[in-house]
Amino acid sequence: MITLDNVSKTYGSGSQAIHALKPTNLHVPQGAIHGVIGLSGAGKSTLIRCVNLLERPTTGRVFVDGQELTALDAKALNQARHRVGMIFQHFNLLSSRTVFANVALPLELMGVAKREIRDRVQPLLDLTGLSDKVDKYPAELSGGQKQRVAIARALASRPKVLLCDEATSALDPQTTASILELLQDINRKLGLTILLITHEMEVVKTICHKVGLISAGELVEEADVGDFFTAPSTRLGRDFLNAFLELEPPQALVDRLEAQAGPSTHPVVRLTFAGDAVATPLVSRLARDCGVDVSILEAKVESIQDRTLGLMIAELIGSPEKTREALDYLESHDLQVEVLGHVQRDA
Ligand SMILES: Nc1ncnc2c1ncn2[C@@H]1O[C@H](COP(=O)(O)OP(=O)(O)OP(=O)(O)O)[C@@H](O)[C@H]1O
Repeated sequence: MITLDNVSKTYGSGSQAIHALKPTNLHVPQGAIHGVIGLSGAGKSTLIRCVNLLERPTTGRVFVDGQELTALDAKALNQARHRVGMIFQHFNLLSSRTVFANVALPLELMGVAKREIRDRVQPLLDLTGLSDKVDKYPAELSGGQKQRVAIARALASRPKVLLCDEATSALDPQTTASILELLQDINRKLGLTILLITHEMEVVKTICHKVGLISAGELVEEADVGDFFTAPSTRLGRDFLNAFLELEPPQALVDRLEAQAGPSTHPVVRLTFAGDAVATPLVSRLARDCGVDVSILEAKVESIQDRTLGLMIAELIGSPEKTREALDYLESHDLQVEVLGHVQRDA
């Protein structure tokens, strides 16, 4: 439904050039909810704004619903944009217009007759839970209600695609959850394809099917959400995951960690396990099969959509040979094993 073929964006030129988006390929199939996550300045907004040509790409081609937007003249592009709705972090509503009139605006601009506008706007207000706010002005609404108006407005032209530019970043967690639920509802009911950018793992976890990770203008990783949350393949992906899961070793332990193993040190490991490994009694197996004691420093279990993810930070206590054997054992059992460092054991 959305295809970016070698799309890049450079702002400025010469020594001032900023390569905000390096040549990028992306495909979002019909009906998918696709997230792009990245740190501030990574190029997320540039990428999503290239999809509807709010930013004209420096190179490459953009296709939406089989039509190449980058090949259209201004008039045809204007028409094609009706099939691409967009919502923003700060809602971008017109303060002088009521809820109804905000939602009606794109239809007025398209020249739709007044009666048809009424017939089309009311169901959108029902769908977005705004039936009792028809005559209110944006200033009288909460942030979540404003975003609902923006969503209804984006849907007015019956788009095939909805672009969400940090749509929940200005909202509190509870309101975020209700807006994500609405987006999911729209995706299911209308079969709308959604491309969203965010810096929040929670958003990706809650509604996305697939996610891309962008860093310095480059999509460095792309995966199904379940895979990304259980086995990210890049260092940055692991950093995002660990920050989200808040599974960092306690500072007192970090202060004691040594990079190299010594004659009387023990490895401290971060274990991430999914699938069958979650149900395996690992700690007792390590003790029984490898002769290594496990001191658990932190542990938690998370549900990621239909998957379960187990996490643990633990010290493996035993001779160097035994702890090596234990690490091999863990690695052969479909676990992500990261040695964080080594600690001296007192006595
Ligand atoms: N209009 C512009 N002119 C010049 N440079 C720009 C412009 N827009 C963005 N940039 C630069 O391009 C890079 C990517 O910016 P972009 O806004 O796409 O990142 P982002 O991931 O969306 O960041 P944030 O989450 O902070 O909004 C940054 O270095 C930014 O300063």
